[in-house]
Amino acid sequence: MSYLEIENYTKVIRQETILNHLTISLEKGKIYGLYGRNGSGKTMLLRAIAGLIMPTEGFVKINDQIITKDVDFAPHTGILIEHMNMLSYLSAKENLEGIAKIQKIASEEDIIEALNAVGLDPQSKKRVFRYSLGMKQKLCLAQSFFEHQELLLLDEPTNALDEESVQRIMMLFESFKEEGRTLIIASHDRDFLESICDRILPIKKGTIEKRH
Ligand SMILES: Nc1ncnc2c1ncn2[C@@H]1O[C@H](COP(=O)(O)OP(=O)(O)OP(=O)(O)O)[C@@H](O)[C@H]1O
Repeated sequence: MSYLEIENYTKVIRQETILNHLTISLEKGKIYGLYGRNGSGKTMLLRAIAGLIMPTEGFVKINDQIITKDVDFAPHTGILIEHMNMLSYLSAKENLEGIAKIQKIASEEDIIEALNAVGLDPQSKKRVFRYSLGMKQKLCLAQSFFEHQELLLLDEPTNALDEESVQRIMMLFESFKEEGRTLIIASHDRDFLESICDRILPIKKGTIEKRH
């Protein structure tokens, strides 16, 4: 049995087929790259896996549980999507502390470790509204994994990051894989995907091309 199965997943919004009879099986502990043109369905597929949208047809199954049916959302899953909002009048650490209060999974050490891992200073009092684009991206990225999430759905994780930060993130993702976590990364950066992914999934017009 695969860790994550997507079976005949179709999403139609206002007569437009966004995801088109998409079927694929993914293994645990691997890094997958979603690669495709603007509007090909990468973000929508990540949303489907997370359980943020309902299928028109088909399903996503993780560990034998059907998402949006057996469980509302993908369990133990971290998400990085565009336009995520952090509380701008708080520091990075205060933001993660606020999120940590909901599930009570992450300790203070986990928060500090995650911020260090992405290259942010955990002790900085700087409020998020004073952050650069890249710093905000790092905070959103830290948010996606600091609670030991098993599955990471990452939309353009290297957006706004400088070369050194990209290298750091690559090493971080490798370490996640060694821990047995599964990563699905949507990116336009083919070189990045090729250097880090076990498998690249080319997506075109809402479906994954079979050859791979
Ligand atoms: N909220 C929405 N309502 C209706 N259609 C949408 C919505 N969001 C996206 N779409 C459509 O779904 C299709 C896939 O969009 P998606 O955002 O998944 O593409 P993408 O591959 O992530 O693109 P990009 O590389 O530009 O980020 C596009 O045709 C888009 O217009």
